[in-house]
Amino acid sequence: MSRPGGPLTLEVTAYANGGAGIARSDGRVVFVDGALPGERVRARITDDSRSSYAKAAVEEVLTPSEHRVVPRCPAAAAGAGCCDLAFVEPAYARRLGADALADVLRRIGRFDLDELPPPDVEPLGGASTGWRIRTRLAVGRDGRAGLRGRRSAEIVTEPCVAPVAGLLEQVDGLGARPGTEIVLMAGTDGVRHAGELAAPREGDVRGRRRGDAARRRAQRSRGARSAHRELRMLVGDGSVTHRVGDRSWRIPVTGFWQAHRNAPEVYSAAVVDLLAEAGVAGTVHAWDLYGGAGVFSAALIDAGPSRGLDVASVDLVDTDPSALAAADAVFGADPVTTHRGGVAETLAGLRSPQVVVSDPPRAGAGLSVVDGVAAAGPEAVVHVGCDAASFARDLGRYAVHGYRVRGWRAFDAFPLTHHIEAVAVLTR
Ligand SMILES: C[S@@+](CC[C@H](N)C(=O)[O-])C[C@H]1O[C@@H](n2cnc3c(N)ncnc32)[C@H](O)[C@@H]1O
Repeated sequence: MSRPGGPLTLEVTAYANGGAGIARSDGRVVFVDGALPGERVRARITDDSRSSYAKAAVEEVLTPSEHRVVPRCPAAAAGAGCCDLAFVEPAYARRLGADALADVLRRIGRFDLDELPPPDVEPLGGASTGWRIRTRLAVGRDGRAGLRGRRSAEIVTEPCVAPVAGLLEQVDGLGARPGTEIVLMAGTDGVRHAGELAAPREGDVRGRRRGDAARRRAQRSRGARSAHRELRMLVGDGSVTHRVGDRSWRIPVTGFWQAHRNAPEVYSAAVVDLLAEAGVAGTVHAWDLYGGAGVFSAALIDAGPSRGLDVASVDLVDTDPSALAAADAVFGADPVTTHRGGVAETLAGLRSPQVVVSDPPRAGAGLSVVDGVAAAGPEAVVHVGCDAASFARDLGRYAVHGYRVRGWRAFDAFPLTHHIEAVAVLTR
């Protein structure tokens, strides 16, 4: 391979989970950001630190794919880490996402996809722009707010097309101080909330630099990640209203809520439909793991009966106290018991369920949690994942315990990006 950093001409033959095109140079795989299968590109090596593969970024497209379009997101075009597939036709991006999911289901999950065809990636409804209800912006030394760069700490002030209309309106005039972050969330009532999060303290920054384990811990809970940082509200009172079906939640502006405006409705329906299609019915005790404020608990209780599922009780587990407080406020007399703690540490103390819904963060549930769930012997598990590789790994582990996938779906939950969301139902 030519010297690190030197430009290469590459033929891109495939697409990798993670959004890069795949090419080869001197017998080595090169993951090329910003390139599509079938393209010939000139690329610059951005990471040459491994012997088995290198990473590169497109400098010039010599032969474009017929699916390449004029980039739709000014922020991404200026280097922000937001809409990494803004240069791809959305329908083709969904096909690439489905292929990447199939690839990891085969390689990591060890699924035989001749027996069980992989899911297509379905749109979540609405346009591929104006879907994101929450975002975080960094405030630069000049007081201007923007997204972080994809490959740098640079702050990109060009607008991103993902946020819902009005979310980013006049962000530079909100009074946030240099060095802080602005956290923004819009409710289903159309009200925007924006707060200034003080810069992390020195110790927190050191903690995050310590490595992957520290980073994973820091990522565990959005609420926990922001908890030690002073929040000063700039717009709204910071308690955001989200409505799903007949219920309304109040979620802190720093808390977790699905990013796509349609996601809670669509995923709730998918969870209940998949259980019904797998023939799961009768009176059950359920676990809602990584349950947040309880959107899936509500789906089971409210929509289950029309599909023959009578949810007598739910144990909801999450680490985020603010999410659990929101759940407690919503469920009132409903038979939902919230448990604060890590799923791995909490499972053993819970009554065995017939149905489990599990919706872990990007890193997935992991082998020991899957082992713990399987040991509790539920009749059915609905597993939700926002990272294709960890979703495939977790499902593969359920298979080791005799659970079989009875149905699965995938959603274009983060349009114009390579990310997808997948849901599967498994029974023993
Ligand atoms: C993808 S969100 C899903 C939330 C909820 N199911 C929803 O759709 O709104 C993941 C949730 O897992 C929680 N979480 C992260 N790590 C956890 C852990 N180890 N144990 C329990 N909950 C965890 C986060 O606080 C967050 O609420």
